[in-house]
Amino acid sequence: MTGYDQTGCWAAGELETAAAKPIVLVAAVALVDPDGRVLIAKRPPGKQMAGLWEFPGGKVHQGETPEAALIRELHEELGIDTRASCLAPIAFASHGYEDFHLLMPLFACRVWQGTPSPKEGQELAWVRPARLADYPMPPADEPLIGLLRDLL
Ligand SMILES: Nc1nc2c([nH]c(=O)n2[C@H]2C[C@H](O)[C@@H](COP(=O)(O)OP(=O)(O)OP(=O)(O)O)O2)c(=O)[nH]1
Repeated sequence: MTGYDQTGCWAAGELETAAAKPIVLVAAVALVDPDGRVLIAKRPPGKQMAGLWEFPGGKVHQGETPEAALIRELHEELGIDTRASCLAPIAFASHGYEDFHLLMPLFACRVWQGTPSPKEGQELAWVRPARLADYPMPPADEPLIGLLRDLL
């Protein structure tokens, strides 16, 4: 070894690098309000990872761009409208779940029309980036929490 001790990422061991599982593309967004708070939603009972908090978004359909998927999901899930030009790419998650590998671009959005409201019965919370760690999120999201604290 040169340079660094065997700590941190090296000590964590080798992660999967072969794409043995399907890669699922999910677009997600950090909606940021004028006070700098971020909207998260609780995954409802009955779904995989129920009870964990997530960024709004969902699977990108065949023939859709991540931006178009988000515009659709924001309308369906929260009843708000935004535009691709209001979605700024800021980070991504790449995480191996048991059945699939999640690839999730994360956008930031500060401009939309309407008031976010839970159209699918989900619980919503506006949270300061520094407090996101208080809300249990899927393992894929964990590396994003510190990033958002620094970026937003
Ligand atoms: N929207 C969103 N999904 C996330 C996050 N983190 C994370 O691991 N995911 C996972 C959970 C799901 O497996 C997948 C999102 O897919 P989805 O919301 O369209 O699908 P779902 O599992 O809720 O249900 P379905 O539409 O397939 O019935 O991505 C996140 O922060 N936001």
